Amino acid sequence: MSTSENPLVKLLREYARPEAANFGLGLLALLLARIPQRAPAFVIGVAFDAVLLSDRAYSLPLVPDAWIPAGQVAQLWLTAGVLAAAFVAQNGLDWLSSWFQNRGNVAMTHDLRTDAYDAATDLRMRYYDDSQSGDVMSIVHNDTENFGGIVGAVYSATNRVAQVVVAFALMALLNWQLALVLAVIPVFVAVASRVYARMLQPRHEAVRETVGELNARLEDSLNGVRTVKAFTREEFERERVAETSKRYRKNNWETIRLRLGFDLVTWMSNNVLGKVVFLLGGYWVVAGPPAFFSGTFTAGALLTFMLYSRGFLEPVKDLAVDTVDAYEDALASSKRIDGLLSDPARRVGSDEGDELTVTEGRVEFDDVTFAYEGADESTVENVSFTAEPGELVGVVGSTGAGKSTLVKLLFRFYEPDSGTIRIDGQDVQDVSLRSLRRQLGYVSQDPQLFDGTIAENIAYAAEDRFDTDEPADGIVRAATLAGAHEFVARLPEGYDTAVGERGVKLSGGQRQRVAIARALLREPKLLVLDEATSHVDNETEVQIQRSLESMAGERTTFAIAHRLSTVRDADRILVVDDGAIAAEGTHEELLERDDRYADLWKVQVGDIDAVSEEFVEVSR
Ligand SMILES: Nc1ncnc2c1ncn2[C@@H]1O[C@H](COP(=O)(O)OP(=O)(O)OP(=O)(O)O)[C@@H](O)[C@H]1O
Repeated sequence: MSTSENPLVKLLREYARPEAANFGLGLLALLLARIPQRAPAFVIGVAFDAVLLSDRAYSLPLVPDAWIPAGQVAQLWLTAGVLAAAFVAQNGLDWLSSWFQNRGNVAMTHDLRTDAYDAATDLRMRYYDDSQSGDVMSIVHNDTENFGGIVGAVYSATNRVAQVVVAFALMALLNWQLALVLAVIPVFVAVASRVYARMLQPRHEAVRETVGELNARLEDSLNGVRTVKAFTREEFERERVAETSKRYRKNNWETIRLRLGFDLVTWMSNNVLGKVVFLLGGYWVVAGPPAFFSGTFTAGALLTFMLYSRGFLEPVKDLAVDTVDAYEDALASSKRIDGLLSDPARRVGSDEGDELTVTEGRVEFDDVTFAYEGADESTVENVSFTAEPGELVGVVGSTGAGKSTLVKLLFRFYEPDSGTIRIDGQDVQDVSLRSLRRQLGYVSQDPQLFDGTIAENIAYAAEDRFDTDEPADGIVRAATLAGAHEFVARLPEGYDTAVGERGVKLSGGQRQRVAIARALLREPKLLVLDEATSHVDNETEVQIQRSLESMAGERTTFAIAHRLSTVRDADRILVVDDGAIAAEGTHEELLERDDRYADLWKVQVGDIDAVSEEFVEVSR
């Protein structure tokens, strides 16, 4: 596999680079710390031979012999001093290394998290049609955090490799023949860990996937907690969560079990070989070189050798188990993050394209056809109409006829399969998304409010931040036009009232009015109201309509409505049927034609007997 295909390497190249100084200094301190770390074993060996056994002279590398005191007690003091200095130096350097490593790591993870969030908001609507937002959330949060784990793993791996190399070199200096015997271990472990890594990879991927599933399940269930309670389905939801959690538990346990199994294999092989080396070395000290070995070996040198062998075997085992595990874990997360960052559903950038300039507000649909992905039939079929500047255009039709889809195409939430949508003669496909959406005001069927105050929610539409402590004129004006000012003013905290998550502390009608105010704040050139007044009472609706009419001529407005009275006074009404425009005209013109619109009207004014047989048949 080439490195460019490895998502972990790819992400590290991009996100670790800006933190290179921190990571580099951290690694340097880490490597330097390995020098004093090896000193104690050496000094103890020298002291053992020189002070306790009086076998050789007390001598330390880099320390002139003249500095070595003569008496045994003084030499013991020197040993203790060297040990203390080495301890301070090693721990100080390790502390510094940890400081730089963590500093770089939190910055790197932050950059990746914000980019992943950017990518998530950049994805086209169709991505969210097929994915659960909880799973995307898990990539943005859990996987980026998990990816950060690779830094710790690289550090420990470097530390371990350094320990292994240094320990091996020192052992070889003491007794190269015995060191060669120990070298069997890394070779064996390297081969075994390749097998282990291959077995581990699918397990880590399964764990990351189930973390996403669990997150999605929890989000769905907690978001719908009111429905859960209304239907007393707590038990059912608990079981669904437990079911997903069980899958996570199973995958997690399988990964841990594999790791523990491999841990055992390396631990046993290390231990057995460690004992063999001790026996060989012991025999050598006592009875001279065994078998094909040659040379002399002292008890103190054996002691140092055995101490080094610990610093050799332990890191080899950790490299094989912990480092491989951490690598596979981070790799599984990298795949998910990279998948999100380079998803084909990502937009090419919302600033690309010409700037849309709306001078009059004429909207033309020219033979537009569109089908949702995977759908057999088109939801919008050969739709052509023109909304003249400043017109109020009513869009009516039965449920599922395709009314909302029409306006979603205008916003480019989806791209038409054929045909053209033009605003003042400019094809919306050619203009930048940002400039398009900046000029459009949108109130959806189920408008989303955010946790915060009413003022903050209305000001959400503003590019420049309003000082929401003191509701600005613009906010109050928009709220008044939307018929919201009156109820807001009656609230004890007025515009500073917190609306709760998704606006739950407001009634449906209040939420809609705040959402309309938010859309009006921007003074959009085109306004789309998708069932925006469905939850308000007739009186308030009339009030909102009057406000909108008073602005008529300033902006072209589309109003999708089930309640025909909402669009009765519209300049133009489009009757949508099965994705096509079945009729177009004013209320009076459509009534005169006495077809589908006339039947819908009769139903709504309660003149059921006058409804045509055909309408009753179709409605069945
Ligand atoms: N994201 C989607 N993915 C796939 N199909 C969709 C999606 N959104 C809507 N549809 C389908 O497209 C059709 C038209 O939906 P649309 O929301 O445009 O209807 P509508 O006329 O606005 O209905 P209503 O009056 O009930 O809001 C429906 O059959 C619906 O199932």
